[in-house]
Amino acid sequence: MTTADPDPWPDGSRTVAQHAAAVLALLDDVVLDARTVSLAEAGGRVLAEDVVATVALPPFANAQMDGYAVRVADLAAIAADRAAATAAAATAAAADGAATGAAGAAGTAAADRAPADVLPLTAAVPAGAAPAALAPGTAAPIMTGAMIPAGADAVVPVEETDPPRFPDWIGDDGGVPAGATVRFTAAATTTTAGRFVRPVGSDLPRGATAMTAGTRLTPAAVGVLAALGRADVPVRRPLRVLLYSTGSEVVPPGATLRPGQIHDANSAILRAGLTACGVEVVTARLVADAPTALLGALEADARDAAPDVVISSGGISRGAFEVVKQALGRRGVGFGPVAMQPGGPQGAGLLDVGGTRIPFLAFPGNPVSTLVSMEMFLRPALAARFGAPPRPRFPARLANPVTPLPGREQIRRGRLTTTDGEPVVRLVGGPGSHLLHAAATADVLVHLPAGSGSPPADPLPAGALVTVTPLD
Ligand SMILES: Nc1nc2c(c(=O)[nH]1)N[C@H]1C(S)=C(S)[C@@H](COP(=O)(O)OP(=O)(O)OC[C@H]3O[C@@H](n4cnc5c(N)ncnc54)[C@H](O)[C@@H]3O)O[C@H]1N2
Ligand code: MOO
Repeated sequence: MTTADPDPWPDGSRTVAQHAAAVLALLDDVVLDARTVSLAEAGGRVLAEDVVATVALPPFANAQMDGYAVRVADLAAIAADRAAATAAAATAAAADGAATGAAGAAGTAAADRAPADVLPLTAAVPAGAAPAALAPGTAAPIMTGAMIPAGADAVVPVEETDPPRFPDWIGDDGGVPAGATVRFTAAATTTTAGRFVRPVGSDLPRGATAMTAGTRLTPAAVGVLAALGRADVPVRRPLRVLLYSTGSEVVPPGATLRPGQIHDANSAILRAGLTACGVEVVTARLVADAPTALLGALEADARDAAPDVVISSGGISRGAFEVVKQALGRRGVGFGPVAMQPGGPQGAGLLDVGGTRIPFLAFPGNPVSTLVSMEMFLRPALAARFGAPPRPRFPARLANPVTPLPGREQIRRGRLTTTDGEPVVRLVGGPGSHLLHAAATADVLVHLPAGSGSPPADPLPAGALVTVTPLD
């Protein structure tokens, strides 16, 4: 840091909100340029340009059900004719009630109207066909997704025909047998125009903006691009991140532990979390408690791996071997407390390395502290700047009483249930930041506000509302 540079940690103790804002500001100058990728690689990426619909979705009016394409006027005529037949039969029955042997005459009157009760069939319309127009007074067997013939204005599902199935000849190549007809149920004859028809453009009209630059490509969004016929798409390149896990006691998973050693959990935590945010971890290293080793690695990695951001864990509190603090404290990175537990010690700044300035975040070494730091500071910034999936926050009631920390927000881990339709959270594990296994059984972070009252702070009773953030 030159004398002209501002103090990278001017605030003494920061609030959570102040540190979150500082982390966000660190990313201000990071620009992720655009590249075109195939649709197969586009999931989870962020769109670099607006996409305009060059076709409508759906591209043509089509059937929503397997059934019969009809003109509703024809069904209305059938309904009217049946009503007339029923009335005539009732009148005849009343008249014949006085005279013996009249039942047969009434039956004959109803039978006289039978031909108006059905519609002659035309050729079936399978999905993928371009059908001829539907002639008035006919019905066309039609399959889900098939194009509605011109002139048809509704589809009657096959279940509303009598019998409720397609005739066997459909699917044969022999055409429509002479005299083939369909009989509709009473329910079918009340069909209104548009029933079971999916109009052209009803999902997205042609020429509309389908999605705007900055949209994260979820499975549904990638599906829309495919439906629009896009084989490739311009997206932002992923953020490139360099990870350092520090500490002479830390060895990689797979290594046999010698006395005093532990396996590196933080690289795994950060890599998994960052990958879910669409970030590319370009290099991940273990660095011993030796400032010269850290500086040497940084010089080489900044040159060779071109990271956008560097994230370290460990080596930032008040010990005698705080490698990150000792190596970087005079290079643009500030260190100080944030009023939060876990994750109280933090470091952040624009690291001066090899003549360039790279956003640097230093997380505390305890694994739950690293996890919570990522969720509280890094993920929200990645969501705001680069379209990473944001985490919602919502209220839940505490299942048990808990005493918060005076003057500091506490981020506990919990499991969410529902009681009487309301979210209720039960804490799992204690507050200790080494309790990683307990944290892995949690499905939410539980935000306990700084407690009031002189230490110990006043307890929050069971049933008190707190904010939770779902984890995955
Ligand atoms: N005198 C004080 N001591 C400590 C304070 C303090 O205010 N005064 N703060 C405590 C808090 S809170 C935290 S959090 C830690 C932060 O310390 P560091 O960031 O310097 O982290 P380390 O000392 O290197 O490690 C802490 C802890 O975590 C383990 N660790 C480190 N890296 C990994 C890894 N990659 N995977 C798994 N576990 C890791 C390490 O072995 C230590 O047990 O400082 C407190 N002390
Ligand atoms: O703040 Mo430390 O992260 O509690 O354990």
